[in-house]
Amino acid sequence: MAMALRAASRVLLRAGSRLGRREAVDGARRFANKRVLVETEGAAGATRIAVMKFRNPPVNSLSLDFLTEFVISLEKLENDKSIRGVILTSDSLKRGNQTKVAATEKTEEKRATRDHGGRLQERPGIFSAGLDLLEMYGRNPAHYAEYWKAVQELWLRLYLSSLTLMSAINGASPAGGCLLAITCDYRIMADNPKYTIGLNESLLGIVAPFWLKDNYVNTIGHRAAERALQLGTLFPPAEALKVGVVDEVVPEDQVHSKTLSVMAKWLAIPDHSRQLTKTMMRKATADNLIKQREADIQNFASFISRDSIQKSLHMYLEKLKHKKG
Ligand SMILES: CCCCCC/C=C\CC(=O)SCCNC(=O)CCNC(=O)[C@H](O)C(C)(C)COP(=O)(O)OP(=O)(O)OC[C@H]1O[C@@H](n2cnc3c(N)ncnc32)[C@H](O)[C@@H]1OP(=O)(O)O
Repeated sequence: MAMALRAASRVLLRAGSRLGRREAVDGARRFANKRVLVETEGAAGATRIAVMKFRNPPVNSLSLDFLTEFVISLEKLENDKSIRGVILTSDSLKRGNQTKVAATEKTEEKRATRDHGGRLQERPGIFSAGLDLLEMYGRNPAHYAEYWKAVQELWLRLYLSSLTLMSAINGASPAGGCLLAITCDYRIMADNPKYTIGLNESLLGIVAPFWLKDNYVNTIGHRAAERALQLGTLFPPAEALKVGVVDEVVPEDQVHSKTLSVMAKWLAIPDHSRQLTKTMMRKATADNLIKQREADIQNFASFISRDSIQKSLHMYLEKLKHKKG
């Protein structure tokens, strides 16, 4: 198992050096794959933190390519001993006077709606729309197995990361988007009622895997998770805070600065004691998946291949397509 993980890491790292490119920008360093931009802050030799920005338009769905690039980026950061904290956030379109970094013109058009006067209005931000439905619909069992292995890998690496992870949730965060957030040590969400977060799988006719359920239970408690999972609840910020899916809600333009200041407090704790504590809290949950990874993959591939599940996904995709006026 350990050997397999090391071999997989080597393959990912080799792919990473092919895919990635490094640039120096105003003293800060950054590297980017196509779908993940990583910027590091802090002087050389000192503790630095990294900001991982998702840029997989139009909705930052967790496609196989995105998952691969994400894991490569995270691995690079884990291997960089000067990095102690990482912030996960979206690089997608923002409103107001913030910049549009990732979008092509076509995507910008897609990410906008027209108001009654025909003017383009930007639509709410998206942290991540979750697993890519097109990876789970209309493919073959081998593809489902490959995809699920990548999903498991991402979750395990995030959940067990020795880094201090924080999410700056600057948009909608359903299902797999919520997964990204709840693997983090701390979550800060923008106070915008249009943004919701939660595990809504039951609304799609699918079921969250046991390890994601466990992660949710560990975050919000058994009773709240039981109710929210059955109902597929997507919580607006105030409710997400109340139930504990997020730790703080702040005005949208303060999400980044607030996350940086909370990160500074966490980084004041000695790494070894914080890391050992994190492992103590999380190891049993992660081990539960590690000891039955292959069975979980087979279970996913056969579940998602069922005609009834494919039909549910088809209906959901059609609903998404036709919701636009
Ligand atoms: C054993 C079984 C285990 C199951 C595993 C369970 C674990 C996790 C499950 C998941 O993560 S499933 C994905 C759940 N995600 C959602 O339900 C979100 C669906 N999307 C939305 O609600 C909205 O798109 C949005 C994120 C709120 C954004 O809304 P907006 O109006 O800005 O954009 P749209 O017009 O709806 O979408 C644009 C474009 O993107 C396509 N799309 C949206 N979400 C996904 C997705 N998750 N995967 C793939 N594609 C997605 C959408 O269909 C549109 O496509 P076009 O019509 O423009 O082609």
